[in-house]
Amino acid sequence: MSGAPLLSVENLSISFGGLKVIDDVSFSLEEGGRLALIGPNGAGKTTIFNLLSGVYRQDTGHVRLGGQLIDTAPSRKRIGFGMARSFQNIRLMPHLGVVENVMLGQHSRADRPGGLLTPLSFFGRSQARAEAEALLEDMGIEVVPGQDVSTLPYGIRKKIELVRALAARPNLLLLDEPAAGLNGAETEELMAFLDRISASGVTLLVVEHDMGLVRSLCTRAVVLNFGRKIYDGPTADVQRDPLVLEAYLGPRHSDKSEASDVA
Ligand SMILES: Nc1ncnc2c1ncn2[C@@H]1O[C@H](COP(=O)(O)OP(=O)(O)OP(=O)(O)O)[C@@H](O)[C@H]1O
Repeated sequence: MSGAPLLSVENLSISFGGLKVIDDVSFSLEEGGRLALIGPNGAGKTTIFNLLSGVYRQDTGHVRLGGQLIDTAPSRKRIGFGMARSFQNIRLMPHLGVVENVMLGQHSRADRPGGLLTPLSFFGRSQARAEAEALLEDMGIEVVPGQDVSTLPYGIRKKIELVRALAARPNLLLLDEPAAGLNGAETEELMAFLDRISASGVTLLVVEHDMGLVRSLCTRAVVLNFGRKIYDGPTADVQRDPLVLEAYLGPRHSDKSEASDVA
């Protein structure tokens, strides 16, 4: 592991209609790390993801990935640089099979110049299929040939979406509320699945409201409130931090020693 962080967010700010939605936010994430980005509704978490993935362009500040400035690169290029993202709502192609959906994730890889614009040869296609099947097997997902993803349970589709993101061979995976819509058993399974992804060397940045998942998956948390960073430290201490308590519960309650409804 090199000394430099994998992801460096430096003094990012963006305004919409005169309202500063992200205000001078900085944090870094070391290679192989697992960082939670949390905060009350409207704090700016999704906006940070949109800035990191190139959906929005910041007014000021910089984003570095592996030491390289990426903040003028379009979204697809950022995937090629090693950043992948999963969305809160599943975005699989419903009438394609599992393997075909995972193959879609291979197209923006750095080793696929031209990406979607370059049709694969027959050999390239069968190699891509074999890689997708191997990745699914590695991640413990059983594939029934000919089955459309739309027929699968929500929890499985969520995992397939993550495998599709992994097909781009990212160093950094941005997870936007991965446990949203999952029941307790599915959330447990997802945690084990994310552990496996992390063990394979992928660095995780996770927006999540489920504090149980945040605590068991991430060692460190950055907390936003009204677009500003108010905490950057161990996940174990976040629910005792006075500024965090005030952000979630209001000033009257911030003298409590701990809150269970943070995040
Ligand atoms: N494109 C946009 N135009 C105008 N305002 C925006 C835009 N995107 C985000 N915002 C505003 O920025 C603020 C932060 O929104 P954001 O979705 O990033 O918060 P969040 O922390 O992800 O919230 P939640 O937990 O509810 O998903 C909100 O006030 C939102 O209305």
